[in-house]
Amino acid sequence: MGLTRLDIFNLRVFEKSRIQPCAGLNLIVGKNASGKTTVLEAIHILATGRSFRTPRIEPVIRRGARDLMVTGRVVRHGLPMSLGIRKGMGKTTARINGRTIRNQSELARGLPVQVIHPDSHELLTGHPAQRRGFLDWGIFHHSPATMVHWQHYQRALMQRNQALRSGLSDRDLDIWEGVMAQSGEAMDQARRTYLDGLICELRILEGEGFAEEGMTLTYRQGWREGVDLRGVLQTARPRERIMGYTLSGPHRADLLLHRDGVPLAEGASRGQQKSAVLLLRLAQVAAFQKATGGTVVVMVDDLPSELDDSRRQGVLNLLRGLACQVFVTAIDSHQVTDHHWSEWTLFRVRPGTIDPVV
Ligand SMILES: Nc1ncnc2c1ncn2[C@@H]1O[C@H](COP(=O)(O)OP(=O)(O)OP(=O)(O)O)[C@@H](O)[C@H]1O
Repeated sequence: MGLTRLDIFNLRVFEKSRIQPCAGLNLIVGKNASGKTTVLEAIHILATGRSFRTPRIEPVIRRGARDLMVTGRVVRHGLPMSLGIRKGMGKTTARINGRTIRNQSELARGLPVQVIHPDSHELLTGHPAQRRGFLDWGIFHHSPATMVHWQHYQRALMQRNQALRSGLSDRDLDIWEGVMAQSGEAMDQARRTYLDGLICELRILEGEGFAEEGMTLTYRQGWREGVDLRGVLQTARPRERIMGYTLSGPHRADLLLHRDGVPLAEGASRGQQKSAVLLLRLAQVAAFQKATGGTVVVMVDDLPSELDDSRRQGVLNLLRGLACQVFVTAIDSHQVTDHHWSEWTLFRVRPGTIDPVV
């Protein structure tokens, strides 16, 4: 089902607001600067501990307040759960069912979310880290044990970089390289397996007749193909001692996205890029639902912008077909007309308030 209640306190324009979303389409409309995106931001903070608009919390806290709080009721696999997070300057407290949790990733397991916002084209045009993050969202949810390998890898990578910079012996490097090779290759394998499943889901969604078809996804592993990572790290030592950091490994991987042999970052229009990102994210949702039997909350900020009528309708058809809980924002409800949802709720936002339209 997803989110059944959301309470927002001291988050940007909202001092205290509550909504009770439905399980289907939740359409949030309102004028510019009324607070539509802020509602999605609140859900994202509840689900991940952070905003998708800024890495800093100060601008998100309502002016004059000391901290913000978001709480929610969630139904997962038929069981009710309560989630809550309070964030102030330098201090975060998160709770699940009243119990304080140490790791915010527990929130993400309780409320998996995907958000598509006006800067989402950066998945195609931005730094490879964005595309690694895209793949690793899947690893986090599909293969949690692999995330332990990833933590080991990152710790060993940091130690190796320090050892390179401080001129420690090859024997010291051996230790960290052993850990990096073992855990890095496990991560690499998990990414490849996840990507295979994702491509299958992408082809199924493309078959629904959505405009952006024929995308190719190719994983680049971050070190020379066909060579074992340990050997690469050993060979690179002299050069990397000068550079002071590690040049190869799964932390340098990328996902290459093309259509007709042309990178989507270069050859596609903004509308095509937005559609492509939507398709990729929805393929992730489909893969998640198939693998876990759970559901994802999908948020699309300003759905109508940059999309023509047929693409808008295509996105809504795909969302409806996935049977996930959806939050969409738009200036006007006429921009998102789809009467085929069995459950849908319209919310109108005015600065500081959000109300269902009955
Ligand atoms: N820290 C803050 N404290 C109080 N109000 C804030 C704070 N940060 C932003 N705001 C206000 O919150 C509102 C932000 O709204 P938001 O960006 O969610 O609007 P929106 O409805 O999505 O707009 P648009 O349609 O233009 O994208 C603006 O009115 C802004 O002035």
